[in-house]
Amino acid sequence: MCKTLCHGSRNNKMGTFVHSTSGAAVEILQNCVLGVDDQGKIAFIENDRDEESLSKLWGFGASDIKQLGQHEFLMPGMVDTHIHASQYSYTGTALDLPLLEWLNTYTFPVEAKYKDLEFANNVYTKVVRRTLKNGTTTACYFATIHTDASLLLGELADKFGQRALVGKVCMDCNSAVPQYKESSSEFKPVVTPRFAPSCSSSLLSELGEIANNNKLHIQSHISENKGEVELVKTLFPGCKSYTDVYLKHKLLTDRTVMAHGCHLTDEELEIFHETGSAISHCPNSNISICSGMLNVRNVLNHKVKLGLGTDVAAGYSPSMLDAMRRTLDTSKALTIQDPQHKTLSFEEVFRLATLGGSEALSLDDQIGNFVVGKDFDALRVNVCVPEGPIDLFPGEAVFCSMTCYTSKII
Ligand SMILES: O=c1[nH]c(=O)c2nc[nH]c2[nH]1
Ligand SMILES: [Zn+2]
Repeated sequence: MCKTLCHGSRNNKMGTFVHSTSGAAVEILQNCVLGVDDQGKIAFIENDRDEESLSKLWGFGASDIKQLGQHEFLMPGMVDTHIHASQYSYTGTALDLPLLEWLNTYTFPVEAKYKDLEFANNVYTKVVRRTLKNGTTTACYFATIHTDASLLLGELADKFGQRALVGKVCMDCNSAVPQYKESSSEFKPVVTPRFAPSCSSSLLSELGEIANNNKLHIQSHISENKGEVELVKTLFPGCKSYTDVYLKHKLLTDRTVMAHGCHLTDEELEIFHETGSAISHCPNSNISICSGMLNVRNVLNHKVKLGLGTDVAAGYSPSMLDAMRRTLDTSKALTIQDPQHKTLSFEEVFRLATLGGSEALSLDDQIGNFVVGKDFDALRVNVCVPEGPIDLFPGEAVFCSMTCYTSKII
């Protein structure tokens, strides 16, 4: 029954799997053997059993076995819960304006180019390949308002082997680049309202209806910067808060992921908890365009689901490892401001990049950690490659620190 088997080198018998569980931010399984069935699902994880009895029990032969090297381990693929594939072409540039000006000046003119499928094909191919190279096996993408190009992004992710949620952006208000918007008769039922300021109330209602009738995922932005929060107050005067805008339009469900949330109040976080909606924390973007600093500890204390996002291109890196590092930096900056703040640990951040992301996208029944029945979705990490980015020292335990081994993925 088993097609593949991963475990340690035959000599030292050390197969190591690093993952998170509901009880442990990081669990390190050593001397383990993991079997994968013909459907690509994890069939078993066994500890310290001899190869012969396992092969009899599970029906695999010697040629089915993949040996991990002495300095290798497996970890779950990382989940990018928020990335704009369409903005990849200008990553690392144009970070000198705050959100609303940034959108009008840089973002909308570039996104308008995706009516050209050749342009779309070039950028989308690159972003899928680059994120995969960085260890993102699951990505929740924003595309643009163009249906053909959005479908193409889905096809490319499939072709290169990345699990992708692709949202065709919906927006019917745009005074800055008037040709880059749609009228409500044109759009298809893909539930990605860009954010409240670029959607009319009737568009939001229609999208809420579509999402609920078809049990679809929903993604958008919320409370990223203070100017945006003020703008939403003036645009939706009948709503108590930014969160209330989405709640009133039935866009907060247990399949919703909202990016940023830097300026959400405790009251709003309670609504997130009650509705089962998730937040995508995008720390690189939040600092790059000076939006704010999300207090992840407070979000977790409210028992709100949370994953990490690169938010390319307001975030200048497509790497989830970068998102993990920036998450720690922001948490430490909050501790500098308030010594009572409980800084996130690197183990907690590892969890957010893997299992947390899968929960935020409601995919935790399929991915996020090594559990029998889930998809085998893993990164094979070698901490000792020739000319690699770090140095090992004699006698050093390979798994001495998470910061050490995650830095090998780049
Ligand atoms: O970081 C962001 N990037 C975007 O493209 C966007 N659109 C609305 N709000 C946004 N925030
Ligand atoms: Zn975004």
